[in-house]
Amino acid sequence: MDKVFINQLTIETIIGIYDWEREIKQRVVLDLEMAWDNKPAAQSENIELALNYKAVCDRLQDFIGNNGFLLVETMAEAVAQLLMHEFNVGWLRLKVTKPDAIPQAHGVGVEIERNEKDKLAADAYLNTYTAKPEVLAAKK
Ligand SMILES: Nc1nc2c(c(=O)[nH]1)N=C([C@H](O)[C@@H](O)CO)CN2
Repeated sequence: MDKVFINQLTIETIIGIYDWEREIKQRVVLDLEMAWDNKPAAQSENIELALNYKAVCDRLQDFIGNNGFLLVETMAEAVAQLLMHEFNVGWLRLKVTKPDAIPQAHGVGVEIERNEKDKLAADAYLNTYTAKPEVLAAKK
């Protein structure tokens, strides 16, 4: 299986369950593997046929940077759903690390694998994981 990967994508955002975590931005680091047939792009040199990792990074920076998840589990699921819905990714493995959350640890977080069977219906995806107006307002 071919893949496109992104290592150590680092984004600052509000994340966490404690009051103090709602007041500051923290780093989250994403390691991402996405199944993609790379042959069509290789044969044509056409970026439109590739899974454009720059486009994925830009979209995740915007989505995560302007959201305010409580749990890393929720963030990971939301990112997985976004990639399946917006980039047509059929399988992915995602690790979300909070490097600064536990002083005694290099990092803590979750790793998930998702595929077509896990994809939510479009309306459920939009209702569940689009940033809520109050979250967006709190960033201003
Ligand atoms: N499984 C999880 N455990 C914890 C989370 C989490 O998102 N998933 N979050 C916290 C706090 O926000 C922590 O990062 C701050 O120290 C604790 N446990």
